Amino acid sequence: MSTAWSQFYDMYASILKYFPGPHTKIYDILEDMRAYIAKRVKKNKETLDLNAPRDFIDCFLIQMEKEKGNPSSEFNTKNLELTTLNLFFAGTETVSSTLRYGFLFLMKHPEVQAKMHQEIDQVIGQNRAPNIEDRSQMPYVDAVIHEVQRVSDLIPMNVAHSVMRDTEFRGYIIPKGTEIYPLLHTVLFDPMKFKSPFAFNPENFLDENGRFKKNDAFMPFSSGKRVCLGETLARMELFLFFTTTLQRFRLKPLVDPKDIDTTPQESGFATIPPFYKLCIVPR
Ligand code: HEM
Repeated sequence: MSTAWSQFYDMYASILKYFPGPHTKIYDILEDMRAYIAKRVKKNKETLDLNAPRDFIDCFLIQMEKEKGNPSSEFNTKNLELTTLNLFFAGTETVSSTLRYGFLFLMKHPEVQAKMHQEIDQVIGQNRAPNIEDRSQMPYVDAVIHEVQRVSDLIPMNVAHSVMRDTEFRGYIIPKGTEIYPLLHTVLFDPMKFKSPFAFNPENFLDENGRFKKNDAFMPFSSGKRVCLGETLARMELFLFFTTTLQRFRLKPLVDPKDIDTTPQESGFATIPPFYKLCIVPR
């Protein structure tokens, strides 16, 4: 989805969809995923207990049951399959790519990794698993994770939106219905908002006393009404994955840290980190 070819297709889909080529593959992949979800929905239906929902699919099925007399209800099987697919899609690659980028930055900056180890040892220690309440006591780890997300720049152009009415913006009229891309990249790298916008530097999120410093320009999840639905979940996952991994392990590169190249493998719809090898050494 992030290759130059996909972006080209995205721009000219109305014509290119009539031609054969690699761009048609994504529809086959999505159809396979939808078929997998349809199977799962069927299994949930067969074992559903209205009084004990087990997951999102069960909750949706229960709502479908409640609204079954309403012909205009949005709670139907098609929407169940597509919403589950959407959550699956939006919730997996995003967090895993951020983790992959994060591990790479930590190998390139061993001094940052060492400070994270130190804070984890002080606050959590080695005798219990990290939990989300620890985050408020760990400004350095929190700052590193923010910096990983800022520099990873996962969805640089955001997803397409469209204006719902004629809109004036900086002296230009954008007519109703125009597709717009509210760029996140320029905000995340804004030199007016970050002291080292183009470097990987957790100090971007720390004050002079080492306390976590919020920054309004931190918006990898976008903002406004359509802000990422999974923001809280993603932030919890990132904290728990990073701390749990670093509590037990040291990430060691196979090359000299200064030779690590962090240039993305692709940068289109999403920023895809380069492939790399690492050693995970028990501490
Ligand atoms: C590092 C992790 C993630 C990043 C950087 C991220 C980023 C984004 C961005 C930029 C958008 C577009 C917002 C807009 O339209 O302005 C979005 C939308 C969305 N995200 Fe995430 N996301 C992440 C993780 C997740 C997770 C874990 C889930 C769910 C389990 C999720 C579910 C969604 C959904 C459902 C939408 C569409 C919301 C809507 O249109 O109302 N995301 N995300």
